[in-house]
Amino acid sequence: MFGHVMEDLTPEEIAAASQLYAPLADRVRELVAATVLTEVPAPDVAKAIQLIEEATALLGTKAVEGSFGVRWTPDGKRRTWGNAIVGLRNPIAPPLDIRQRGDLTYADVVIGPQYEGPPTLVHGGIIAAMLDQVLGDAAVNAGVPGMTGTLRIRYNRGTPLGPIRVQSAVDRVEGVKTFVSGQVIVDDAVTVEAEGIFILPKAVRDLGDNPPPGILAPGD
Ligand SMILES: CCCCCCCC(=O)SCCNC(=O)CCNC(=O)[C@H](O)C(C)(C)COP(=O)(O)OP(=O)(O)OC[C@H]1O[C@@H](n2cnc3c(N)ncnc32)[C@H](O)[C@@H]1OP(=O)(O)O
Repeated sequence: MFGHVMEDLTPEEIAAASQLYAPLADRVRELVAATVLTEVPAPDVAKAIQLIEEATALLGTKAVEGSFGVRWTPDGKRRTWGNAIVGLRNPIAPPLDIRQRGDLTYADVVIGPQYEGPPTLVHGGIIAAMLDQVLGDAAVNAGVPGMTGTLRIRYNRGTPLGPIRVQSAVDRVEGVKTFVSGQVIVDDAVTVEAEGIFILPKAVRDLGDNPPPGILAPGD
């Protein structure tokens, strides 16, 4: 399917790529936070711009066009390393390390200053994006995956920057629709609640009873 790429890589090659690119994304994530907060003098800012331009040019000498997509290996393992919320190679991603315990899908993450909306609080759109991903992963983990059809969010109170939990669980399944609810939790208090409807798209349904495994699954 469009955006899905098969790569003939061994587990060792994937591990090596992970060790190579995860620190790159980490450093750029730190750079973004430093860019928001720095108060160094103008010449130092100019110097930083020059260094960043050099790094960007270096990385751009060889790069894929468009987006990273979903990369598959012949053993059925896949990587969504470009994903905006969980992507290992994406410095925009907080990133969320999404886990599963029983019926609960959750991620514990520290939200940095680059995600600020109201002063000292997490931007509501960032919260929505994280909930979208974690609710979607709950549908995947329950074996009833889908794309987000509807996502309703209720912001009960501000969510402070810093450590938060984003969690979700499947409520029920009706045909091709999976109903999922979730919360953002800070210090044992729910700051945000969400309800989502995740729909197995017609294009996937048309593939029959045996679509490619994990086609809508979250990435590693
Ligand atoms: C890697 C994945 C991890 C997931 C985390 C990330 C989640 C995302 O960010 S996904 C990106 C954001 N979402 C999108 O881009 C989705 C865009 N929308 C679409 O592709 C389609 O509208 C889609 C797939 C939602 C539904 O299309 P399609 O499969 O053709 O639906 P259709 O056959 O008309 O309807 C199927 C059922 O769903 C219902 N339905 C259709 N659209 C919606 C909707 N938006 N909301 C609620 N219900 C809907 C229909 O009423 C119908 O219900 P019933 O079976 O009871 O009659």
